[in-house]
Amino acid sequence: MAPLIWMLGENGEEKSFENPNELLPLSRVEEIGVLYWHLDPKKSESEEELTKIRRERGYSYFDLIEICPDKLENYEEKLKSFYCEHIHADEEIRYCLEGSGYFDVRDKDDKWIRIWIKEGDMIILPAGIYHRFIVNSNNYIKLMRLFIGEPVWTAYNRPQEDHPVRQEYVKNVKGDTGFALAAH
Ligand SMILES: CSCCC(=O)C(=O)O
Ligand SMILES: [Fe+2]
Repeated sequence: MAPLIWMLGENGEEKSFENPNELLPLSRVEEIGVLYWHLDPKKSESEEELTKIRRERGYSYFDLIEICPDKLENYEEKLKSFYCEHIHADEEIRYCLEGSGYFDVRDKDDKWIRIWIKEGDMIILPAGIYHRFIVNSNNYIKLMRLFIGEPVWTAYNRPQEDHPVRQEYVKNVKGDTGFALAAH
């Protein structure tokens, strides 16, 4: 089961897809380095699968974050920073346990692609990809955040063309093999 994925408007304004023909295949984000799994947080097999992913990818750290006004301190401020286009020096790994929200990523042509993440979806954004996040109309999402070792959540807001991680990412995206090999 793949997530719903579609293009946003020219200025990245929020936009729902209007008909299923507008939906994009998962490969459109895999080619820019995004990885995706669907697990079912209510099933024990999923726990095993999560453990396997964590072991294989070295995700030793995890915590939980609930994004809603009464559970998240400085909610408005945090939402604003999540929605401000940024990169990280490391992967961003999120597993949705409840609720839903939108992860927006820039494609090769710098256009916004929206990925609608719901319960059971696990997404990995590669280091250096421009992205942002926003809750959808449910206004609630519970996420597991994973990390290799001690977590670093530092966000570098765009522009970051001189950041070495950004430069490495751009090289991978432009190369013929880079992310094609990483995707499964
Ligand atoms: C809290 S999940 C998504 C927001 C984000 O991009 C981030 O935390 O860096
Ligand atoms: Fe981020």
